[in-house]
Amino acid sequence: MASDFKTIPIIDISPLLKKSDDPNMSEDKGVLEVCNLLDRACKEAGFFYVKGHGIPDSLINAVKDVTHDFFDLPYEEKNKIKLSAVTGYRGYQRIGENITLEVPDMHEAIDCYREVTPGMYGALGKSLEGSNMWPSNPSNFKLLMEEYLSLLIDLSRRIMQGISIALSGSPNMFEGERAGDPFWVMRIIGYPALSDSTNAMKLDNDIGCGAHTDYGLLTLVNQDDDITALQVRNRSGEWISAVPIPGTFVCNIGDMLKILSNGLYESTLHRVINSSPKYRVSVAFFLEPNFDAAIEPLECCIQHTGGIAKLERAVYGEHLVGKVLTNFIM
Ligand SMILES: N=C(N)NCCCC[C@H](N)C(=O)O
Ligand SMILES: O=C(O)CCC(=O)C(=O)O
Ligand SMILES: [Fe+2]
Repeated sequence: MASDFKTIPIIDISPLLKKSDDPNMSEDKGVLEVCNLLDRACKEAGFFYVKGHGIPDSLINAVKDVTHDFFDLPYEEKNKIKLSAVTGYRGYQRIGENITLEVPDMHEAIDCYREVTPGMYGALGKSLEGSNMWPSNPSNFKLLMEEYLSLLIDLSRRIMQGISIALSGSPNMFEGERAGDPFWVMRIIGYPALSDSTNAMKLDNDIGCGAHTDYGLLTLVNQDDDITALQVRNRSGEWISAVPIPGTFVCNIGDMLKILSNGLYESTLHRVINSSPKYRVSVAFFLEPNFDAAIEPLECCIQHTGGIAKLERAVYGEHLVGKVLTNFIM
């Protein structure tokens, strides 16, 4: 249950990462300190920044630079990789195409998902079947993003080891049937400046992305350094800004981890409003459970929350597909 937090904690996860491959990591003092901080942050805010994550600043910045370069291109060029039902909901969506709370979001994006081959997840996975659509311009876009993706998959799994220990489970509680073959999502997002009148598409409203929760386990956001736009709602309903801190990722809990933790951790509502005079980009990476995983409260969490399962079981793929199919009017 979220609290009346006013700030979002910053956690140096380097002691945790150092021990990722150590089967006795849960006994390490440095690891336990990180896990305590993760536990507090996940309970109080559902949001935290990570530093000491080992991803080079140069790569973090190159990813944002190439994202700016892509969104700077003319609409016709960007639309060559247009998202549709036929592409498995992968590819480019123009400003206003994504809908949140029935209002068009003032952002454009490239949506990417773990590859789904035909028949891989049966009828459930049908709508997401396909491979990602990468632009040929900028020419290094695909290579850079794929390098970034592989590092973020690895990093997020290691953070989940810390969260496992925080929940008093074994470090690899999210491997195997829960998230041993994790589905992942990446959204490469651009938010036009509020005052952007040069944009062909005049802005209908000022909401870059309406209030929502994320769907999976853990989100890592790489946001532009100089614009404050991401806002997180605390228990009193105040919106707390996730001010950019260069070299960090903003992390937050998704709906599946809320269920697994039996509500101990919250998938906190957040939204994006770019009221700056500059175009803002962010690249959000989402670590999610196995596509076909049945997610229910973990025994260790039930014990810590009064002995009764409070949250209903969900099949992750159903939850995701339900969202994807209602996010777009096509
Ligand atoms: N995969 C994730 N988390 N995407 C977040 C997008 C949130 C907006 C979406 N229209 C919604 O209403 O959920
Ligand atoms: O742009 C951001 O800072 C966050 C984006 C976000 O919340 C999402 O795509 O789920
Ligand atoms: Fe989000």
